[in-house]
Amino acid sequence: MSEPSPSIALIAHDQKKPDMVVWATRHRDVLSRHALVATGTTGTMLLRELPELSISLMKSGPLGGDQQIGALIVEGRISLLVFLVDPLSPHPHDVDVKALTRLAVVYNVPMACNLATADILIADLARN
Ligand SMILES: O=C(CO)COP(=O)(O)O
Repeated sequence: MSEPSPSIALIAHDQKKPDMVVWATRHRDVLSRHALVATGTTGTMLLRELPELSISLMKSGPLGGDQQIGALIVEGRISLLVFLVDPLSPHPHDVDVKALTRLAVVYNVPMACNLATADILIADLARN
């Protein structure tokens, strides 16, 4: 049986969720051609605005969703991580956030933590 093709992971901290919705709307054509995975609240918000997207929902970040996406990275099932982080607010699950970004580095997964980088990576994906 063949492995499922890798997914794009989408995550945004609360203050960045509006940015994520605007970004995903701008790139909906590219995103609609890929399997997507998101943490619970981010994904639910995206599906409300962009119901045509195919998004697998994990748990909410503070309840383990970041760790679930980290596990997908370890299994080679994430091809791109867009994680719009809010560096100005405290997060109770900061250790999970750090673990996730660390795994993206360990496994050499392209990772965007702000909109400027997310635009560059999605443009590259659209070209290839
Ligand atoms: O907390 C998050 C990332 O650390 C995001 O989780 P939610 O999408 O469930 O808000």
